[in-house]
Amino acid sequence: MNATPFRSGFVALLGRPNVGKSTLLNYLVGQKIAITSPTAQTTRQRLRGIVTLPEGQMILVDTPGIHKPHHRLGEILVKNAQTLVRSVDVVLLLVDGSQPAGTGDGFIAQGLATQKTPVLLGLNKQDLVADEQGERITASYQALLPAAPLLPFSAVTGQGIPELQAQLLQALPPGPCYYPPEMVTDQPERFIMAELIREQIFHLTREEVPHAVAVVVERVEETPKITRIFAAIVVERPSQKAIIIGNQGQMLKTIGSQARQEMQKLISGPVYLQLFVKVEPKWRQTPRLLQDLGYRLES
Ligand SMILES: Nc1nc2c(ncn2[C@@H]2O[C@H](COP(=O)(O)OP(=O)(O)OP(=O)(O)O)[C@@H](O)[C@H]2O)c(=O)[nH]1
Repeated sequence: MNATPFRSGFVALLGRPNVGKSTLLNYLVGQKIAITSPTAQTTRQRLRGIVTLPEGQMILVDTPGIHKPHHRLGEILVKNAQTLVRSVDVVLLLVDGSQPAGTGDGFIAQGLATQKTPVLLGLNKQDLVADEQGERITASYQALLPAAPLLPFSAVTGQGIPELQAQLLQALPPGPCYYPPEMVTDQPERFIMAELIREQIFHLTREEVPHAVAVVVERVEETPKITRIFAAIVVERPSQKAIIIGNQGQMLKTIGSQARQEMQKLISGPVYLQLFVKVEPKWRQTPRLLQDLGYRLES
């Protein structure tokens, strides 16, 4: 008789912007499906990463970092996180464990304290913690959610990840394999391709520019030799368009060539990438444009 049942279920990855949610997701699924950057608020859309083990299947839901909203796009992101918490089996609240808890972590912990969903507290970035700081930092997080188990780890070095994975699995109920074992994400390749372009814009441009950008893959043509991808970069102002294009088109060229290399890894084949830049004034405040660009309230 098999004493340990197969477990499965949904885990929400929540946390302030920049705590390493996307980095952890990529580490756990073993492939780059979520884009990352040193700039906060890179992730905008919910993305599922699927981890299938002999003992069970975890469906990890990456979310945009939670912060107090400043515009309509920000409000949609926070509301979606609240809806998500009610629909998952367990919440992994991620924090930057290299620094003591801040007001942003308190804001999220308060929201979670009123929910019934169990919470695990993941202390990321342990590779940056000096021995003498560890205890003080840990205590500051434990005070936010006294009942939550604390799991220190690093999404870059992998330390502590086996324990984290085992605890997450234990928190899930017995259940079926929801997705085929070889599947690592629920998002279509087109979405990940658009994200790979946005990631380069985060790496290569500054201040408000990456936050004012949306990317839409408009057409994909697959031939036996090469995959041709045509994508639009949408910005809010002509000045942002000028930055994205750069002097003699140099910036757009660099964005394109770096994104193309990432896309080639994703599809394991040669890619031709053509980028256009479009101005849509105030797309972040305009419901119709938000919807056209794929941002909507999730149920
Ligand atoms: N040293 C170190 N850096 C990390 C670790 N995990 C993530 N980072 C870095 O932290 C930055 C933010 O990581 P992301 O994974 O993009 O963070 P996120 O929480 O998804 O961010 P948002 O999309 O803004 O919500 C990146 O520069 C990562 O390389 C870690 O364990 N150690």
